[in-house]
Amino acid sequence: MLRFLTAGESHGPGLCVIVEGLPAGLPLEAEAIDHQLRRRQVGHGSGRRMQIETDRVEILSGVRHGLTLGSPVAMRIANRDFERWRRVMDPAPPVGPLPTGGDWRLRPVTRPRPGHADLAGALKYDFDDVRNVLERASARETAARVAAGAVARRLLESLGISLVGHVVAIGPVRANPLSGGAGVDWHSLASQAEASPVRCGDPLAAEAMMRAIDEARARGDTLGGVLEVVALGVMPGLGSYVHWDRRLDGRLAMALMSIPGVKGVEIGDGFWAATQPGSSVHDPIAYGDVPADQWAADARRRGFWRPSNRSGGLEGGVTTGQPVVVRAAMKPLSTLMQPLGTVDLRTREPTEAAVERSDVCAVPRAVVVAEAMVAWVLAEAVVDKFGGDTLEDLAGAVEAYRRRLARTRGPT
Ligand SMILES: Cc1cc2nc3c(=O)[nH]c(=O)nc-3n(C[C@H](O)[C@H](O)[C@H](O)COP(=O)(O)O)c2cc1C
Ligand SMILES: C=C(O[C@@H]1CC(C(=O)O)=C[C@@H](OP(=O)(O)O)[C@H]1O)C(=O)O
Repeated sequence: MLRFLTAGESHGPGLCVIVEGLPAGLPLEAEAIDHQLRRRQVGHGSGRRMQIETDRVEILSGVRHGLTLGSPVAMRIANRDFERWRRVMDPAPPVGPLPTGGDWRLRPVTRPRPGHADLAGALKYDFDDVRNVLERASARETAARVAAGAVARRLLESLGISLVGHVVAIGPVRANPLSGGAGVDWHSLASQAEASPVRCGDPLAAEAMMRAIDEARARGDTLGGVLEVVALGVMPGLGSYVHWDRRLDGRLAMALMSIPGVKGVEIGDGFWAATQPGSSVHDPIAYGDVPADQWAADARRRGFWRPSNRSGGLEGGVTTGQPVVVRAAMKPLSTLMQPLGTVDLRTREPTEAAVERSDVCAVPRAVVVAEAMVAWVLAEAVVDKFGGDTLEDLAGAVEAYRRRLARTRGPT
């Protein structure tokens, strides 16, 4: 079983993540993780915090001379901003009362922001200072998830599975529809998206998205959007229809929905499919030469395949061997420079919500978080299905499965 835990507050000393259940012998270097951490930090619409941080991972355990040992991999990412917040966020008890004047950071936050976890968290944990909530509710935590996802990605890559992600919409601006159908060149779409400041592979839409973000910033407002993640080279048979919590569609939905700000998840044609008759939604089954973007069991690449991929590579909670296509809808960020009305926790008087330094739109950065979560769920499913204490055992089990599919489902 593969699992991970994260810890850390946004302005505390740093974030930690422990990844447990990896096979021994997986090549893993900090640079591969740092690459994903850097990607998570860039995107038009980011606030000033991303200029302060330079996220780098320190691997504390579970890896020796670049190879995993099978023991838990513990990693730490420092918060550079902690230097400014040391007095506010110091885990040690203060010596004497904290001064309340002067540094604004020391003042309790008592005006909960609608849309963030502020009020719900303060009620739940009985806090008078919303800082105790927002520090952990902050999406700063997603840096730790990206580190765990980068490890998962390494495992998947060693089995020929890769992931790409891109922005489909920001606010009302949508990219030219590119998803769903088979035959999309995902790698070139992703490299175009990667070169775009909003991580969108459609250059015209990307321009309009940047304008929309700039306009929202000028108005003191924020924007959400839709992102898409595609996993390529996924073998059929991951997940299962036999029990609700083994369905891979459900596990992917939970992983994506858990990203702060995500309010909707689609698999394949998702909500659009609900508006169409079955005859134009399901993917007919073919047999013969399998296109390169789909998984084929035998060396000659003959087998079952689909000319379309409206299912997003999942039927009955099980992968079909087609690209896995998932989308997440992110709401606009809750911290507004032109704040909404709220009520002060202490006085109960109506007032305006607290204003903190904030991103204007985080959808381009959330793409990297979503890739990490999808990588994690797929790696979990791979480890569940194929097991193995070493990478060699795991790869051997995948190879045996491939041979079994070729033997029993290959050319007749
Ligand atoms: C990468 C990323 C960056 C974010 N940055 C901000 C931000 O700067 N300001 C903000 O108010 N919310 C930000 N959010 C969203 C909040 O964390 C989120 O709105 C909050 O947790 C409440 O969302 P929920 O109702 O989905 O939990 C960000 C989310 C992500 C994924
Ligand atoms: C720190 C990150 O994102 C933060 C997520 C966030 C929120 O409310 O979720 C609020 C902002 O934090 P700050 O108030 O320190 O500027 C973002 O910068 C990060 O992604 O690493």
